[in-house]
Amino acid sequence: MAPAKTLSSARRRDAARLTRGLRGIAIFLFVVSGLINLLALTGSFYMMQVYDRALTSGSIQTLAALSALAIGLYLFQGCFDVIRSQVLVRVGARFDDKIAPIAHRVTIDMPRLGFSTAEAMERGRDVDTVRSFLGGQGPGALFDLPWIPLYLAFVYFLHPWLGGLTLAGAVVLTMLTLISEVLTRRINNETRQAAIARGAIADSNARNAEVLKAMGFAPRAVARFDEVNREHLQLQTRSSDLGGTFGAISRVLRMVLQSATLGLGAYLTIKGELSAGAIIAASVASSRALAPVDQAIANWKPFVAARMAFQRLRETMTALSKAVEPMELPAPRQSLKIDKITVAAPGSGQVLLSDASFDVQAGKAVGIIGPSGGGKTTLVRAITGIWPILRGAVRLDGAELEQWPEETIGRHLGYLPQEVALLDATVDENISRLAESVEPAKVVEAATAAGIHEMILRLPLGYKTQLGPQGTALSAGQRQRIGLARALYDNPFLVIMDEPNSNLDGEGEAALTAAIEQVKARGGIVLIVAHRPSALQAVDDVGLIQGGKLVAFGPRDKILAPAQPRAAASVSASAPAAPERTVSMPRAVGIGEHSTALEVRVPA
Ligand SMILES: Nc1ncnc2c1ncn2[C@@H]1O[C@H](COP(=O)(O)OP(=O)(O)OP(=O)(O)O)[C@@H](O)[C@H]1O
Repeated sequence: MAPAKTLSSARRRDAARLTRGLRGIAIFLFVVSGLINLLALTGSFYMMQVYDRALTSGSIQTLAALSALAIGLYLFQGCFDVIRSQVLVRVGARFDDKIAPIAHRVTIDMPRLGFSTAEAMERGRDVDTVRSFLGGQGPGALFDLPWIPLYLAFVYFLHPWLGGLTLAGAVVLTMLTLISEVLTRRINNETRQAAIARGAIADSNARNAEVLKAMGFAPRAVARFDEVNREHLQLQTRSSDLGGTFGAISRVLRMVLQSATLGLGAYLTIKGELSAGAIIAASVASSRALAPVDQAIANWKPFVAARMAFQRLRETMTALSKAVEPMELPAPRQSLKIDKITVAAPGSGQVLLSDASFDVQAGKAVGIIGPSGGGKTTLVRAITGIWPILRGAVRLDGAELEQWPEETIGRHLGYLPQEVALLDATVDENISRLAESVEPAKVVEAATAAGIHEMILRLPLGYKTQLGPQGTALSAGQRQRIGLARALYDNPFLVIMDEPNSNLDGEGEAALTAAIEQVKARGGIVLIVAHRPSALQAVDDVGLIQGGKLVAFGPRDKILAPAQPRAAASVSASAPAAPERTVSMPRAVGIGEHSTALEVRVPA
């Protein structure tokens, strides 16, 4: 296992990828914002000069020159504004381009690690949240905030009292922002959780569409969705109410301050301490000084959402951190060793399989049997690396699975899951596991080995037929056989099948047995979970998993026996020479001609 320190530095390194290259851009944007804010003083200067110079002198020429100058400066300000917003949009796009694939990789992994699909999808949207915030009004306001002192200094320079008034306004508005932050943080979090719950129900309803229709409980499913949707809506409304209230308060405050500045300015002018032009200039500058705070409050909700998304992305970036990248190893060719493995469910941490050990040599096939819920799929998930192993190790030719780079070990493994879902892609892309350049010969070889080459040729576009979402364009048996071809693609050393014959007809089962024989003949290993004995014809050894334990493992004929009359079984169980107990296997559903009940002799 990697030392904790190395892993934590790998995590820091991976998290730093989120902000890599952004520092220079942030400095550039800070400087551009400074220029925008400096140029935004144009209005104030213009007012002051018009009132105090052009009007008092009555010179049209002065007015024209001042106006031309102001227009020029406004144009510059506009240009810098465009540059700033375009840079921000591009920063967002670059961020998305760089981070989205990594976030998507984690999103793929989340459901197998115990998170709901809805939560995984939500996390996948974090990149969108950050990108759309960067493309909006919020970041501009944040970059303007540090330049508020520029306006304060300007107003202070006109008259200290006016400076003091504007400063007081800025302090009040900042406090409002902080209060809004405290009040909205919890509610925003709750709103997000409610959105995840709503997404989970929507997802589950969509996946169960056929059952809902057939048994007519779609209205109840909709009612259940409606309930969580309302909860989400209530929280959304409360959160928007809060945002709207603070927004309104800040806008009113700004107007009050603007009038107060005018009033104070007028008072100071009457007292002879300020020119008429300076009143207008101070009013414009103080309102401009407070605009970023006002904008920040208006954009607080997206800002908080983006900040939370960014924090989650930090976790996301480090979720798959590895202290060291594994070195390439030679392809395995000798053995599979299951070395005292204990496996727990990733979500709950509940131990589902403990202390299982067995060895398989190249050229052999092993059948795994046992009652429902015993832990067979758990064993398969551990061997394929889908679930992490709590204790013990799975070794191929002596090396633990983690000692191979992920893609390399994937090439040596063929896996046919219990529920075959195919990708929304063509048949050849599915069989070749989305290979960058599909090698037709290998695809046909795998399809032939799975006995479905002819069936594929009969599809509308043959190997180029699009399978639609989750391969729903095919029957369950066809999906299972394409899944088998995918597992056999490129002759992997270890082929693992979880109930591969649950949807197969007689011809499919014969193809399956032939495929197992083929893997054995080329020196590979097959591990097959089965309820039906017909799938075990070609296996050499059998393991029985029951109650989360491997209770028996040995040669097929020793472990497995055809159903005996009850009397015979009880004789065998009570024979004193070789004490054994007899476990009845559950009868498979929809058994065809191959069906026989199984009894397994377990050493007591
Ligand atoms: N994702 C999961 N989280 C928590 N517990 C799980 C999870 N998947 C399965 N289990 C539990 O683990 C135990 C073993 O399940 P497993 O799927 O390994 O059984 P199995 O032997 O393959 O059964 P079957 O023959 O019905 O497929 C069961 O009690 C089940 O409830």
